[in-house]
Amino acid sequence: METAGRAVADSVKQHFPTGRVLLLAGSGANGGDALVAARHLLALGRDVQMLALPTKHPLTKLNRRRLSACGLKVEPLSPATLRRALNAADVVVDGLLGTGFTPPLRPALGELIGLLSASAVPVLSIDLPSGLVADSAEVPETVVQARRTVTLGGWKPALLYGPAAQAAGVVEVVGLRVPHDWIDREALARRLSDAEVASKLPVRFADAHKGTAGRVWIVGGAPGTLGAPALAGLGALRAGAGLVTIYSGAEVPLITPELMAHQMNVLNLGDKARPDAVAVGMGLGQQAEAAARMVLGWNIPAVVDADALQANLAGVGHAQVIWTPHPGEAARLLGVQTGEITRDPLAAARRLQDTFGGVVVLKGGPSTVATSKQLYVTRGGHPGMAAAGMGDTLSGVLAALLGQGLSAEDAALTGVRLHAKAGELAAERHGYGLMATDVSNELGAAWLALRGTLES
Ligand SMILES: NC(=O)C1=CN([C@@H]2O[C@H](COP(=O)(O)OP(=O)(O)OC[C@H]3O[C@@H](n4cnc5c(N)ncnc54)[C@H](O)[C@@H]3O)[C@@H](O)[C@H]2O)[C@@H](O)CC1
Repeated sequence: METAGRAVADSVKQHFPTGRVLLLAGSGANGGDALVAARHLLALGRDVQMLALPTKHPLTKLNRRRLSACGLKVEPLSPATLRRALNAADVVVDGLLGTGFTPPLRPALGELIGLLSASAVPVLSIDLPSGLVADSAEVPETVVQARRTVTLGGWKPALLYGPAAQAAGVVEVVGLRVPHDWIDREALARRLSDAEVASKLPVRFADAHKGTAGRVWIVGGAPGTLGAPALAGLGALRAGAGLVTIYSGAEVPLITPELMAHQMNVLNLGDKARPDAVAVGMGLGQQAEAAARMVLGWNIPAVVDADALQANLAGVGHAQVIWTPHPGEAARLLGVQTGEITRDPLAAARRLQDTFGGVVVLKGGPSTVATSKQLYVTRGGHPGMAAAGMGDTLSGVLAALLGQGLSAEDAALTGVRLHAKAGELAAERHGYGLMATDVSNELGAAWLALRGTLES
């Protein structure tokens, strides 16, 4: 609590350096953090006002006494005192509710949060904006809209996913000086640093030739959706595949001459010599399930995407398969509503992996990766990537990495980050209206940028 409160005070000092600080303490340990922060802000010579709810929490009580001993009067928190205090405040520290909140919100607290939301004074929330449920991406009706959030010990799902994350503003993570192995044991998911991702990227040796750099097949496309396999093919080339061949039931547009494309009945592909990796499903339409079943039977590294993501394929895959649903496809696979997926993407990714095996990439901002042993929340990306063809590009990237010898887990972790980084770079270059081809064309620069983190 002392570390947490001091970190909150440091953040106020840095980001709200002048003016009166109004701190609000609820009755739990979140409130205790606010009381500690008030004491440190007082020591920094700041103008501080403290409003607090009654508490029975021993540490929170102790810190209330400590603050009083420093000469600051702790005033009762009520709608009337809050209204008055907001008029004189330059920043509010929200220590009303943290991870101990269980909905539904009691009306008395709802009224306080409502007043805070209606005020124009910027809010810094402790641990998570009051009203958010730590493990849920759902945004409740009554929630504090924070300018910044100082979160303690590590990211909470609510700060990462969907609309809930938008209530948190800029998030700062503060370590709590607890042993790393305890965090690893307790954490729901891991987030790899860019350097950790970069260390897994494939590297070509001087004697490489196109046959050793990964032969990748893209099985997709039907009349009306022929761009999908073309985009996947481009993504695969830009992610370093040596040879990329598209097999499609109709004529695929040649978006780059380095791609080879064949029109054929894709269900006859079993007669050909196998590639190093295959991506199946992008724009493939009705044949997708049968094609995926055939591909999974070859027992080679594979990406199953888009139309091939069918519930009937549960139990048909193997360890070297990456399944890449977006929330709508994930809902179809699990037979639930999309809201159930977006509310708790970590739980959804776990369920998908338990059902389909291999590695699951549940796409979104951020994407979640599930292996049999571990959940990962990935980093980066750009809202501009919410556009047609981005998923096709990712499938190509993943197939290319599988084709270069990465395990399904490493291909998923590196591929998703590479794709996200390329999206960030494309957004810097193009600003608005990002297209999947823009992202593909930044994959090389993204690779270099990620590798660069290893040298620094
Ligand atoms: N666990 C740890 O190791 C640490 C926790 N810390 C803080 O402790 C917080 C968690 O503390 P607590 O478990 O005491 O919980 P909180 O302080 O988040 O909330 C508990 C209080 O909220 C009230 N409450 C719960 N549900 C409510 C509802 N539906 N409507 C109205 N009121 C409701 C409860 O009556 C209780 O008084 C974290 O968010 C963080 O700020 C920090 O002090 C750092 C260390």
